[in-house]
Amino acid sequence: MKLFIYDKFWDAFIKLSKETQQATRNFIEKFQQNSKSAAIHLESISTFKDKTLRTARVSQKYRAILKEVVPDDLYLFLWIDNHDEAMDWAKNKLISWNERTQAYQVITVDETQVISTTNQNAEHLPQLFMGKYPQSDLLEIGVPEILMPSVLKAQDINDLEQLESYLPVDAFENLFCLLDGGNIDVLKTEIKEGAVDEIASKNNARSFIELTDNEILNEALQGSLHKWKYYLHPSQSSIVNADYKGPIKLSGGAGTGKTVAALHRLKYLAKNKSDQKPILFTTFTKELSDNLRELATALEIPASSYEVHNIDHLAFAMAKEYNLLDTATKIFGLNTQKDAKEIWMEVLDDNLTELDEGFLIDEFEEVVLVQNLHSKEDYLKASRVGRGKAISKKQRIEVWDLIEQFKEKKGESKYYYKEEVFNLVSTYLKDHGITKYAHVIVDELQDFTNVELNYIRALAPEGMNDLFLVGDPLQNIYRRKINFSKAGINIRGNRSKRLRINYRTTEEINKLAFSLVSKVDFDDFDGNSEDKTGYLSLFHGMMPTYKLYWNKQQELENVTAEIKQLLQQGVHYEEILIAARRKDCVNDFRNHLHQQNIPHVDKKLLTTKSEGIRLGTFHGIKGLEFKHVFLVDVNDRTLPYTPTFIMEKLSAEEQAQYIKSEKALFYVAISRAIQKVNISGIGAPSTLIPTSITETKNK
Ligand SMILES: Nc1ncnc2c1ncn2[C@@H]1O[C@H](COP(=O)(O)OP(=O)(O)OP(=O)(O)O)[C@@H](O)[C@H]1O
Repeated sequence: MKLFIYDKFWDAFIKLSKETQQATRNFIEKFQQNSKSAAIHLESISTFKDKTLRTARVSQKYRAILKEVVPDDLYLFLWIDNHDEAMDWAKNKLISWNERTQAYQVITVDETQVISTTNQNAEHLPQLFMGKYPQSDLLEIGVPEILMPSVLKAQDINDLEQLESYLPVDAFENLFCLLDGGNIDVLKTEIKEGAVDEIASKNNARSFIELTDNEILNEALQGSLHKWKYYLHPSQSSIVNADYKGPIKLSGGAGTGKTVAALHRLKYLAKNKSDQKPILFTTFTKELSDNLRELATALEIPASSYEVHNIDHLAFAMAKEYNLLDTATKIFGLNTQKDAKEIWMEVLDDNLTELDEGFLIDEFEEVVLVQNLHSKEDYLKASRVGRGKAISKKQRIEVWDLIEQFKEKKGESKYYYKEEVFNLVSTYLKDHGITKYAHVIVDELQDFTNVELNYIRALAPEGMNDLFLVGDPLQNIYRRKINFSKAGINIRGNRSKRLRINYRTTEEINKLAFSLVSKVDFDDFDGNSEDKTGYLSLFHGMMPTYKLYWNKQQELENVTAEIKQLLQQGVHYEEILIAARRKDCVNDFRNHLHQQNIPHVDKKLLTTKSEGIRLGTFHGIKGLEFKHVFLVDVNDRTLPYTPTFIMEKLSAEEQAQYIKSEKALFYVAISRAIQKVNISGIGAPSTLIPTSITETKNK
């Protein structure tokens, strides 16, 4: 007998009392020992649409719903609830095996929705799908035959959204993607990729996994169920569980499970790699690295098979290991008294030139450092794409002479750019033929620059499963420029994939977050526009709110009152975040919470175990998630945040880039929320937030 568990079963399970959860576990054990035992009370119910569904008695009040697949001796464990609610859940469900997708689909049917083709007069109306796609294609992307008439009748997004609770998840998400401009051939290919291995197919494993041990049950009983360890979206498992003759890029919007995919990739490589070298798993900050280490442990990946380092730490450790830096070395921005601009000013004092320090700083940082150039000859040949105005050969020679003087002055004080340290190590590795790693996984790639990408390339030689690069171009809040081709990394064709389904947040929050960036063009890390079609969350919840208060005090008091209410309802401190664009506003809230004796934490938000409301700036909450998010101090001056002291220094193009990164920043901030986003501020509303959710509060 085989027992498969439906992923949504756990949503019902976690709502049960501890006692009923324990009874459920005992029931499952009994069922596994003997599904035919009289104690199970397996019954078929004549009023159920699906005649293969059975109820089983878990306790006097509670019933489990199962599907019985007789010749295969297979059971699908679907739902659990009080007797009446369980019956209600099951009565209109059809659980059917889709031969095309090789997956069980959970379909809801009722007479009002399922309209027979003979009754409809639909061809006279402008439909979304009819006439645009052959029915055979719609069937191939998972639309069940029984719901085809209703799908063909859909005329707009509202009709499709009404069908959401009837359609199986895969069909709904694919139809939504089509409506959003997605390509049906791509969807068909994705479905085919996941439709291998029958019941163990990737398409089926999205929602149904076999219960082979008690691990998932124990986790659920302890209140720490991590579904991401067991159920993967087919787009996650297809990319993770495969071998590639070279680098892979995985992109996707916030909360689409990129980090989860990277962790499963680590697991796959740890299990299948043939070399002795550890796998490198790296990201930008130390805190994110610490978190990745914890998650990799939770996934039970043997610790000896990998190393987790934040990229700076690794480069500096290697520079030390190979004696590449003097002990007196100082890094700009970390421990230097002067900045690069001051040194450039000294160079310009000694020279008669029309070039200004702004141009020279950018030329050095964006051309010389990014391409790791060391000689006049290399600089004369170097690409200056993206640097705006072309310069003549004579000017290039002049620039290089000035750069040499800058490097000399900088060298006298032993000042380095951080990027130079990366370059030093990259060059050393290449010159000495050292390959530290065979496989590197990178998370939060959008925070990297090409200098770091060159370094990653130098760490692992080209080869099988060499690089797995994960990031979201839409979350590029530091205006980093990254280009794979320039780093000699080829991810064209089917080595570039994108995740679309948001597992973190509700569709209401997803829609608001996405509205900030949907019309903005983002580079896909390789010189093209990032595809943004089909981003979707498959669960629903409360609408976000935007409340405008009369003054700061009113905002402080109201936000705190709402937080107190949540705490009274049993929400834990660490599930609540207050975040703002500006640090001083975060401080105002910290002081207010302090006065109110509400514990709060504003450091190491990802890894701290301390009790307290989480507080941070929008920049500081990347990669995190919280049930309730309060985004405060949001108005026409802070979203986008465009103070004169910043804007006056920027050219028109830089201003446009800056505003784009402000939108990306707010996208990041909103998309941290799991259940509810509460936006607030004082003054005039930000025009980037829809008026439909804006409420002005009186005095
Ligand atoms: N297959 C899955 N099943 C259940 N939950 C999942 C799955 N994949 C991801 N999640 C959950 O969704 C949330 C977001 O996942 P993750 O952090 O991997 O997304 P991300 O794309 O890296 O997000 P961001 O770019 O915003 O940091 C997490 O709570 C994670 O546990």
